[in-house]
Amino acid sequence: MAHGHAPQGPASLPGVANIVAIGSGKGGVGKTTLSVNLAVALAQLGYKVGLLDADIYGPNVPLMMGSTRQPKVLPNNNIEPNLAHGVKVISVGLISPGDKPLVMRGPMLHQIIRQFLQQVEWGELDFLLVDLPPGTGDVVISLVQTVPLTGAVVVSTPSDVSLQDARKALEMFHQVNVEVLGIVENMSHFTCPHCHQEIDIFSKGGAERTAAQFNLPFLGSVELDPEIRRGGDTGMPLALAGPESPRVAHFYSVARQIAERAMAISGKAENIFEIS
Ligand SMILES: Nc1ncnc2c1ncn2[C@@H]1O[C@H](COP(=O)(O)OP(=O)(O)OP(=O)(O)O)[C@@H](O)[C@H]1O
Repeated sequence: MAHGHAPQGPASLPGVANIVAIGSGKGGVGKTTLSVNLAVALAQLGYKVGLLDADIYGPNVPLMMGSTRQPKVLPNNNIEPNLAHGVKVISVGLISPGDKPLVMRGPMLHQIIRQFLQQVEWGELDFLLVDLPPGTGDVVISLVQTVPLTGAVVVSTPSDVSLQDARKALEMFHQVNVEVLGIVENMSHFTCPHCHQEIDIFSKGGAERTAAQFNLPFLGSVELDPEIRRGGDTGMPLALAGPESPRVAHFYSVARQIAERAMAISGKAENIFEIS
């Protein structure tokens, strides 16, 4: 039998029920902020959660999760992910810390994504969230060539510029046959702490309209909140306030919807086949 040349198709990761990518098209719209807060929210809701920082060129997950120590290499050469706020975390930023930019060619990038999926001891996970880099490129292709994705979430601010790139991200997921679970609007509006009036900074509602145009679920909006930024900069995601806190109700609502949709697609949920 011929060996060594068989094309390797995507293979699911044993023990990992759902893999959900979070993308945006445009950079700086809060994709990583959403990823860390959703990971924490899902963990607080009782799910087993992993977070893979696939933003190879600008890995911000370690800072935002407050976990910067080098992960342990196990005797079998596999990597043990760091545990932060109940979430298993892996990032290039943990392996090559500091401010040096990582210069990489395509094949190396593909290799890193594969390693992060297959050589990290994720164990049993309900959800592995993958924080994608901005743009519509190589990382997604490496990802879909390596593992079957349950679906993707697209984050956008309501500005036309951000939405234009979000549409490209939607098109890209379509091209690689990844189902989009829905769109989230970040930095939707700002509530003035003094007069309590809503200030419409990026033209609220744009992401919801785009979702309707594409016949996709709108998962909700997250407002511009200095506490969210502070949480990111201090490694204490605001979602740690818990499911009962009104200030982070938006994160929990989005997290619950993603969980439901992902489990409905994969059929992997403890109670999905329950007969009542
Ligand atoms: N809803 C929000 N309220 C306040 N600040 C926010 C909010 N969302 C994101 N930010 C802040 O905006 C900045 C950019 O966010 P973030 O790094 O999450 O974006 P990104 O889309 O992942 O960027 P990139 O993909 O280019 O790395 C961060 O400083 C973050 O704390």
